[in-house]
This record gives sequence, structure tokens and C-alpha cells, in this order.
Amino acid sequence: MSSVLPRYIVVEGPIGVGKTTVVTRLAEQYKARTVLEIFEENPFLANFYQDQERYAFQTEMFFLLSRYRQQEDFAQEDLFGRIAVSDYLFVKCRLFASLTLNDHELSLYDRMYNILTTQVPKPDVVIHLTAPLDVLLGRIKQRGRSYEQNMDPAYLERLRSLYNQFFQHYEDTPLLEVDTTDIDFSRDDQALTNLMEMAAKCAPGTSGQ
Ligand SMILES: Nc1ncnc2c1ncn2[C@@H]1O[C@H](COP(=O)(O)OP(=O)(O)O)[C@@H](O)[C@H]1O
Ligand SMILES: Nc1nc2c(ncn2[C@H]2C[C@H](O)[C@@H](COP(=O)(O)O)O2)c(=O)[nH]1
Repeated sequence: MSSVLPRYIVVEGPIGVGKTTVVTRLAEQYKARTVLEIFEENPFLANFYQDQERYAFQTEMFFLLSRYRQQEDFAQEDLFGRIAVSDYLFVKCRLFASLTLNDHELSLYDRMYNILTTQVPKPDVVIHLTAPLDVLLGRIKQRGRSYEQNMDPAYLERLRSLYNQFFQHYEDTPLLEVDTTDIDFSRDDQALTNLMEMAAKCAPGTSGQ
């Protein structure tokens, strides 16, 4: 590939759309380092899916602080080395919080979020992956994490439309929107190469490799 590659790429989108798959495959193909969210460490997540009202605040605070910590470490690494690819934008924390917290919890949460968000590195380009609800539900089922199997489709649909609305008004970085319904990045090498080329075109001015 001859075009100039972005140095820091973030892949975002709703649960099950294929973020981690794309990030892992890009990392293999371009020898990139990854910044992958560590949701397994969140001790509240399984309970959250059982009783959202009771466990939402702990769940969101845990995600917020652990992502902040991870971003802090990432910012201290050498950004001029390998390409970096991440499966989340920091604002993901706030999107979920707006969906799951009540007004009192959200106003307390925001006091912390507004302090932390200023310190987070900005990507060269964001890839927003999309898919219809039935495709997301199918992929979540196929992935087979036990605590996600009874996820309320209405919750996933609210999250999906929140991401769509958010990216409609997003101007912080160049943005590439990709409908993944009929593209399987886990198998299709050419689709992955095309994705990187489109990302590179979206993010002019980043240094070459
Ligand atoms: N484009 C795709 N087409 C078909 N299946 C996919 C696609 N992307 C991911 N998958 C599968 O869907 C499931 C969810 O993918 P994953 O990358 O874990 O999503 P996310 O990180 O967005 O939650 C996995 O089982 C994965 O193998
Ligand atoms: N309530 C929240 N749940 C979150 C958040 N970030 C991730 N998650 C959940 C959703 C999935 O069950 C799992 C992994 O997320 P993927 O999008 O990578 O599938 O963790 C959050 O901030 N709040």
C-alpha cells in the first residue's frame, strides 16, 4: 500500500458490531499495537446485566476509571513508533452512562468524567462500524458470552441509535462510517486492506510508515 497511514486509529460502534475483530485483524496485518478495552476485569458487569438499576453506577465508574488509567499509560508510550489501533473512544464511557444512570448519578458521574476526559489522546481517525439490530443480536449470540445472552434488545437498540446520533454530530477527528452487515472483516483480507486505505484517505496529514 502506497498511501500514508494514520498513526492512531480508533474503531467504535455498538456491542457486537465487530470492533475487536477489526482491531485485532488490523494489528496483525499492519503490525500495530492495540489498546483493547478490558471489560473482563469489570467485576460489576455480569451483575449489571441481571439488575441494571442496582449495578449501573458501579459499572460505569469502573469502566471510566479503568479506561482513564489505560489511556494514561497509552499517552506515555511512544506514539511515533508503531501504528496504534484501539477498540474504543473515551467518550464511550459517557455514552453508556447517559443510557444507564439516573439524573442524580449522571450529574455526579459528570463531575469526574469532565476532569478525566481532557487528558485523553486524540486519534487521527475514527472508524464507526454500524449494523442493524438483528445483525448485532446474531453476532452477540454467536460470540456466546453467557452474561450477554439475555440482553434486552431494546437496550441494544437504544445504544445503537445513541452511537448513530453521536456520530452524526461528531467533528473532533476525521470519521469513517462503515456498514458491516455484508462485510466479514474476520475472513476478508481485501476488505481489511480497503478499510485501511479508506481510513488513510480520511486522515490526511498523518506521517507515513
Ligand atoms: N463483519 C462481521 N461479520 C460477521 N461476523 C462478525 C463480523 N465482525 C465480527 N463478527 C463476529 O461477531 C462477534 C462479535 O464481534 P466482536 O469483534 O467481539 O464485536 P465488538 O468488539 O464490537 O463487541 C464475534 O463472534 C465475531 O467473530
Ligand atoms: N454498562 C456498560 N457496559 C459496557 C461498557 N463498555 C463495554 N460494556 C459492555 C458491553 C459488552 O457486554 C462488553 C464488551 O463491550 P464491547 O462493546 O466490546 O462488546 O462490555 C460501558 O462503558 N458501560
